[in-house]
Amino acid sequence: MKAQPERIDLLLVDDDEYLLEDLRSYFVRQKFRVQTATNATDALSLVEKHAFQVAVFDMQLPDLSGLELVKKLQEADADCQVVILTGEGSIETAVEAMKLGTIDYLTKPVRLKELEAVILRAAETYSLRKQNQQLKGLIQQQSPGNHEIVGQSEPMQNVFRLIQRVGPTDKAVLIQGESGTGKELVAAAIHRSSPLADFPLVTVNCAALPEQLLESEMFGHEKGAFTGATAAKPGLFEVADGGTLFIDEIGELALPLQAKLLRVLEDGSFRRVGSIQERRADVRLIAATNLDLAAASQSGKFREDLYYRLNVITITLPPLRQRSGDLVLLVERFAGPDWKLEPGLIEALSRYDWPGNVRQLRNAVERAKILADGNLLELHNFPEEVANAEDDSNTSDEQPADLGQLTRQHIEQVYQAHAGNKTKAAQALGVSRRTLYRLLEKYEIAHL
Ligand SMILES: Nc1ncnc2c1ncn2[C@@H]1O[C@H](COP(=O)(O)OP(=O)(O)OP(=O)(O)O)[C@@H](O)[C@H]1O
Repeated sequence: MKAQPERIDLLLVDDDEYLLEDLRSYFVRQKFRVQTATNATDALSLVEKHAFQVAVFDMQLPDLSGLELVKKLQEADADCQVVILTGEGSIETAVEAMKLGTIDYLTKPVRLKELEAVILRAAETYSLRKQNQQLKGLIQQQSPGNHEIVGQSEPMQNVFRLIQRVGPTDKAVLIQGESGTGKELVAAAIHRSSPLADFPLVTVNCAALPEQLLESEMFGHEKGAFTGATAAKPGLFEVADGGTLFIDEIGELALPLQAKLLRVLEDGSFRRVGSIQERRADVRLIAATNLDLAAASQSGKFREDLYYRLNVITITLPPLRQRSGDLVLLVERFAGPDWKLEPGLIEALSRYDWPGNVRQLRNAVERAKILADGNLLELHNFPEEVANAEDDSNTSDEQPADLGQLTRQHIEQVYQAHAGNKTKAAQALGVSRRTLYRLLEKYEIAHL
């Protein structure tokens, strides 16, 4: 990962104004974003206002000793990397400063090329530290507390049993279920109960990227493999090596990529885009889909051999409407301990079909919390289609004949209520935009 000067905010501090100007004009020519100060006080006030990746300063400033400045600078911005310049006689102090965490020191007179190399290295350290912090954040997000799967219904108890069985093996797992049923949550639970739990769970969503980008995302590419590939990049299989790769919405994977995936599953080998070099990755695969893969493999949309490889262990998540008893637990969980439920709320909510499953329920509860006056969850603060589900079942004359018709009517109502705004309608239904498109097509609902 090479640091690029145009992305580097550089602070230069020296009381020798001529030297400072030489340094400034050199680094501006090299396209760094440069600010300067001639004393420690000005330098510190710049650091308070602005995030610098690298600060270069002279150890002998008129108003503060070099060591004091290092300390103060680190208090003001712990991420900023410090490089110091010293005269011949003050190397010992420079060594002291290194102990305090400065990244490097150079003795004057400074060779500009050398200083530039040191600054670029310091900027790389800065970005690595940043990335490290992001990864730590990601790992915390994946901690068990945030991912507890709620459910006491019989079908969910079966799911829990299966997770415990398959977790400790290294076998590929296929998770099936409608959108929003918790497939990603189950993938995380399998990963946590596996021996690979200390390694990251790397996720790729096949519906999120067009085919070519997805190929490079999964398998990596070499420099120059396509327009815009300015540097080589490892794919997620390489990133996940030794751990788990979660392939979400695998039913959307294009046929050429299915062939490539089958090969990795068979012998662990693959090639980056634009490369003839065989690479190997030892990855446990968890895949999820909301499509009927068996049907897709019969109709030729999904490779049969890949389906059989993935289908060794399948966990099928039931839709929310089939999890009797779970609704109350989920509503209480999403509401939080400080909230009360209006009497009859759960009965009313269970009359609704929840086509977007737990995700839709979660969104609806969050909305009802925002609209509530006190700490009471009330039905009238739920979306219209949810609150009115009760009325539909009473109007027996107009009641649609079958579930398909009911679903169609519901989707159409929501779509129209949002004036054809697909993003908003998909949110209200708790499904992705792509799923909404599919539903509109399936039920032949005209685009508005
Ligand atoms: N049993 C559950 N207990 C608690 N939260 C749940 C449960 N199931 C789902 N959720 C929550 O519902 C939301 C959707 O879950 P998730 O993303 O795992 O569904 P999904 O099946 O992968 O959806 P999609 O098919 O659209 O990708 C998340 O916020 C998740 O935390």
